[in-house]
Amino acid sequence: MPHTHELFEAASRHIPGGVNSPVRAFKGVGGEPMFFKRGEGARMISESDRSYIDYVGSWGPLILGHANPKVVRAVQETAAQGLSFGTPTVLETRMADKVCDLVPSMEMIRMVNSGTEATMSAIRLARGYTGRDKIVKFEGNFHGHVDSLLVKAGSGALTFGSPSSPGVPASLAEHTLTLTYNDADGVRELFEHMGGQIAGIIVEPVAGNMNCVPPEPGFLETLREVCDAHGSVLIFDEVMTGFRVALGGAQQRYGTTPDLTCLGKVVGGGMPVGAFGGRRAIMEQLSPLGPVYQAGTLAGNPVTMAAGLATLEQIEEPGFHERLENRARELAEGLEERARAHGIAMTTNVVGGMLGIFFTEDEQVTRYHQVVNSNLDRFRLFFHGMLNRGIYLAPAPFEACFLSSAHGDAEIRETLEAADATLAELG
Ligand SMILES: N[C@H](C=O)CCC(=O)O
Repeated sequence: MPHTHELFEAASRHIPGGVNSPVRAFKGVGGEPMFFKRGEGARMISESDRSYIDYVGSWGPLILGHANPKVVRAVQETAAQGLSFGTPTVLETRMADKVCDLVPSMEMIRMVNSGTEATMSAIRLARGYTGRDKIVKFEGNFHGHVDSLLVKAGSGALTFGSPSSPGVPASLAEHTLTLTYNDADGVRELFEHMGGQIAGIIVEPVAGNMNCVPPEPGFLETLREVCDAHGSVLIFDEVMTGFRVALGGAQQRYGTTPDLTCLGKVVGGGMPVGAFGGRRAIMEQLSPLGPVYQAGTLAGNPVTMAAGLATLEQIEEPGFHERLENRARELAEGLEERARAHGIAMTTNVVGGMLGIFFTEDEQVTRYHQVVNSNLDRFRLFFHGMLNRGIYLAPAPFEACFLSSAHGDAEIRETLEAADATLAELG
């Protein structure tokens, strides 16, 4: 059986850092990344044949757990008919109808291949529609590795100490205005001065790339208000929250309607995917109807559509999201209780099937500075203690934990036992 260290060395020969996406490296927690070969429900099996309870879920898409039988069957049957045609397919129409039905603010939709493509295209569309260049984003929000949006970003960019990436031309970055997430006053103030120049606001309605930070009451409403008042486009990046925090996403949960929505992750059922859509008047500016160009050879790929549809059909079942959130709350409460018992300061945030764990004295975490000032050393120790006990958390301190419908009583119990032993060590 190959040793993980040898696998990592082999991977590192031709892959920068041995990984195809930086957060997979264990740089944020120390050590070397693990290699997995199989997933079953809530568990993943490593190359060294050890089973782990997985709270990463491929960074969000696997809301039904690993290798969900209906999703796997849909993929197999569709792949057997051909992998890609580069023509319209009926599956794309079915997907468009389904998403627009579940997310009513999306009157039209275009499929792409990643969340990054979705946010990049939505930004271009907002600029093309308004004829303005400036966009507003929030510090610690992450919208993929789009040039204009790799400014004060969250996720791996924050973990690795380069929230504003070299390689983004200053002349481009100067059009990105960055504000503090959940600071409604800051948003109003900026729009009073510059509203007429701002093409749009892009926001993660729940900040899942600075762990898991929900919007404060009134914050999303303020974004809607200023965009309406100044003719700017409100873009919700629901790549993480779409179909996860409610069937209709964060916009349904919090009751604020964006002009454009970006999707990814769950909508592809574990296959590479992205999508953006929204108000018809804006979407009709897209080529071939309008002048804003956007394209993709493999966009709307049939195998991806089949996996996504098989996923959406299952999560539509009444009570699905309530059950998922109850599980996440059970876990969060259990963690806090055990932390208290061992004298460790810990706060959790739960939104739907997303869970954020913060080692902090603060009773509530709602702001960026609280996230980055939480005790990251303690997180690292907690991460490794849990890993040693068979629990795979995100190997990066600013990433949320994701639960799936496959996480049952046994998994929660095992996770809490591991947490108890780990927190006892830390205490
Ligand atoms: N938080 C990131 C995306 O949502 C994690 C995935 C990645 O960067 O590979």
